[in-house]
Amino acid sequence: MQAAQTTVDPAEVAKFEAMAAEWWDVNGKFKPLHMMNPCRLDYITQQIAKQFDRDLTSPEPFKGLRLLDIGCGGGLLSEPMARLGAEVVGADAAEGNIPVAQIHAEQQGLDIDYRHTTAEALAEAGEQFDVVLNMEVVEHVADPLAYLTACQKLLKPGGLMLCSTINRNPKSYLVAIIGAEHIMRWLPKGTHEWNKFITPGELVELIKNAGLEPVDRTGFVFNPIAWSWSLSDRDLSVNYVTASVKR
Ligand SMILES: C[S@@+](CC[C@H](N)C(=O)[O-])C[C@H]1O[C@@H](n2cnc3c(N)ncnc32)[C@H](O)[C@@H]1O
Repeated sequence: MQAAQTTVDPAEVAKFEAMAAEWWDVNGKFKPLHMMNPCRLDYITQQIAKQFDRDLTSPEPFKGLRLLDIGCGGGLLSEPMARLGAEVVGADAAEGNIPVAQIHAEQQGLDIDYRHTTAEALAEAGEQFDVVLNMEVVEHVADPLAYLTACQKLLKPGGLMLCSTINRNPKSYLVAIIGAEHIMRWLPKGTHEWNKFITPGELVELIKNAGLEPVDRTGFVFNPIAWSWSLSDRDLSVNYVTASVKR
C-alpha cells in the first residue's frame, strides 16, 4: 500500500477482504453486482462513447483511453473495459481482491494493471486518466468529499467520472438492506450501512465541491417480474449513477 489512505474506512474494507474469493461466483456474495452488470455496462459504455466520440460498433472502441477502475473488487468492470480496448488500471484498498482479479484476468487473456492502492495515493503519484470508474465505492469510504476530490485530481481535463451508489430513503432501507441482505440473502448482513448511503442531491453537491461538473444522473432499476435491471431517467429511488466531467 502506498502512502496516503485518508479516505479508507478499515471496517468497510475488511468486509470486502473477507469476501474476496467470491468475486467471480455469479451465485455468490457478489450476485447483485453480477446481475446489475449488463445494465451498468450499457450506461458506462454509452457515456464513455459520448464523451470521447467513440463508435461502439468498432472492434476496440476505447483504444487509446486510459481508465481507472477505483474500488475494482475482482474486476467485474475492469475486464469488459479492457476487452473494449481501454488501458485499464484496477485499484482497490482491499489487498485480497488484487490476486483474485489478477488471476481471473490472466485466465481471460486480459492485460490489466491491478494495484493494491487508493485514489489518494494514485493522485499523489501524479497518475492521470481519461476515465475514472467509481462504481459502488463512495458509500464505503470514510470521507466521500476527500475521496471524490482525489478522483477529480486523477482525471485529465475533459476526463469523465462515472460514480454509482445507493440513495438514502425508507425505500432504499427496505430494498437494499432488508430485501437484499435479510430476505433474498444476496449479500451478507451488514454489507451496507444505510446511513452511509447518499442521496442524488448530496452526491451532485459533493461532485461539484470536488471540482467536477455533473452532466447526467440515471437510475438502475430492478424489475422483480422480469428479474432484470434497466436504466431509468426518472427512478433514482434506490440504485443510481452519475456522470461528471472535468472542465
Ligand atoms: C461494492 S464493491 C464494488 C466493486 C466494483 N467497483 C464493482 O462495482 O463491481 C466496493 C469495493 O470498493 C473497495 N473500497 C472500499 N473503500 C475503498 C477506498 N477508499 N479506496 C479504494 N477501494 C475501496 C472495496 O474493497 C470493494 O472492493
